[in-house]
Amino acid sequence: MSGQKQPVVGIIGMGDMGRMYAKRLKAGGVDSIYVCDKPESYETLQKEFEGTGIIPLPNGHSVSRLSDFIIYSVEAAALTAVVREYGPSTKIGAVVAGQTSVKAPEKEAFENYLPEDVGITSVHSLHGPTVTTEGQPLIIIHHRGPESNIKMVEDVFRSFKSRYVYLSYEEHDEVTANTQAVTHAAFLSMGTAWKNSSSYPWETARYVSGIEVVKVNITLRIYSAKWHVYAGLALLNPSAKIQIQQYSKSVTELFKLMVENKQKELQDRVWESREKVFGWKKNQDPPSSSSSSTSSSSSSSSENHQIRDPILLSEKILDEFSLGGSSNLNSSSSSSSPSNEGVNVNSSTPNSHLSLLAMVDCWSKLGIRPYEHLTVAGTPVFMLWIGVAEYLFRSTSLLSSAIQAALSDRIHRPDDIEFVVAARGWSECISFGNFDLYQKRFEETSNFFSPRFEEATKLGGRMIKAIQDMQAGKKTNGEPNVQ
Ligand SMILES: NC(=O)C1=CN([C@@H]2O[C@H](COP(=O)(O)OP(=O)(O)OC[C@H]3O[C@@H](n4cnc5c(N)ncnc54)[C@H](OP(=O)(O)O)[C@@H]3O)[C@@H](O)[C@H]2O)C=CC1
Ligand SMILES: O=C(O)C(=O)Cc1ccc(O)cc1
Repeated sequence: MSGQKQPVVGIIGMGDMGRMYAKRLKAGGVDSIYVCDKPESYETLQKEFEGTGIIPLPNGHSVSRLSDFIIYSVEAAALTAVVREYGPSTKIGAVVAGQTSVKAPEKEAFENYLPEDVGITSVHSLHGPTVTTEGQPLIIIHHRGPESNIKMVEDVFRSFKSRYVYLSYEEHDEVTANTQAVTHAAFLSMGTAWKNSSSYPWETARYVSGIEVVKVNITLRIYSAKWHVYAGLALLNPSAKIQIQQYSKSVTELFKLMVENKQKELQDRVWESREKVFGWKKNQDPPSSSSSSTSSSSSSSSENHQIRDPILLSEKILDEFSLGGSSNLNSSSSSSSPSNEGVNVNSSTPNSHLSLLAMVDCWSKLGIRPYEHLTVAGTPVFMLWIGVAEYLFRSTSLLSSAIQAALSDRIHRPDDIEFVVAARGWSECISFGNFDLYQKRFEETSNFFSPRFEEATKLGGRMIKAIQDMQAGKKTNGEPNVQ
């Protein structure tokens, strides 16, 4: 950012994301950064940032008065009140952004409470605070003001080396409902199902291998994070309820076909969803080489068009990140891996993978094109979730054995029941739009898993990096990309 006159950057909300932004922007060459949190945190911030060149101020009024580019980085549910309070103090001609994960309330608050002479060019980094910014999507939403403001925002974030994605406010919420909100619903449900079975998946004398590793690590990663981030993007996004309801409907309907032993209906439905989402014909394995592009169609396979290379997760790489510990790593590898949501099972028995059958069914029913979304605005979590779905659906033999297990296996049935109940519970909770209920559900499960958070977040970070490097065709040294 050297050479030209730099904009003064202001950050309101010094939580995980605000701090990450302040530190990275400073390291990336932004000269003047003013920050604040709630007034009661002023002194602590002053001590913490002494000598760093990041300047804490008492409140959002001071930050807004002095800064040319102001980023609100507060809880989604608090944003309206915070903008109502500080927005009127915004410097004439400044540009305002929000880091908020859901944009409908942000748009309304900015339109209602920012002075007319203030531009709105918002942002959203599609990753958590501990993941590297490099190569990750950074959504830029230019909503109001001169076009030159876009260049100013791009320049401010240049050092992040993120991939800029340009969307409108509405496009943002639609794409993140399809990617983040519904994906989180699946992982939240897995966690609740495990908790209600009083079972730690890595402790049940079984080999947590292959795609189960992703399920366990990402579930723990989500439950170790702040509940309000997930609550905000699910409860306040107008599109998210529909997606999450469809997911729970897909889970329930597939489960009913399983218990009614309706073999043909279940098979037809699963194979149809495979063709619609991935474009692969029934009984045909796609070519195994990574150069084969994955197709996606929202209506029929004849409309398929090439989207991007498949993810091609390998059991080998995933097994390196098993939370089970080396003592568990001696079973046979698993096209017949252990339970999906399940507990107390023998590693060699195939299971229904109900969470994944339902995910692909949900994408199919809603006409969601996961690979397209991934290309535009995928998060690391979404990439892994597509990766495991692709892994199961790619192989006709794996998918057939999952369908067979869904119909005939009784060992995993209790786990599947827990999963159905959990998915319905999360969907209902989100449809009520009640933050307190969400927090209670989230914290009950997160308390259950908390003893393993430290290990799981490190392992999950390394797993995400290894798979992203694999995707980028880079060789990984196994070091985490977490700071
Ligand atoms: N964490 C993530 O993975 C990501 C989060 N986001 C979004 O970024 C935003 C921030 O998230 P995150 O940093 O994780 O959350 P945090 O809870 O860590 O940070 C929010 C901060 O804002 C502070 N705050 C609340 N009210 C005010 C106020 N009136 N004035 C100044 N500061 C205030 C909070 O204080 P207090 O704690 O006292 O309430 C807290 O320190 C959210 O909207 C989230 O959706 C976006 C991408 C990723
Ligand atoms: O990748 C995910 O889905 C995450 O869970 C991390 C995350 C959370 C909130 C965001 O707004 C962006 C990324």
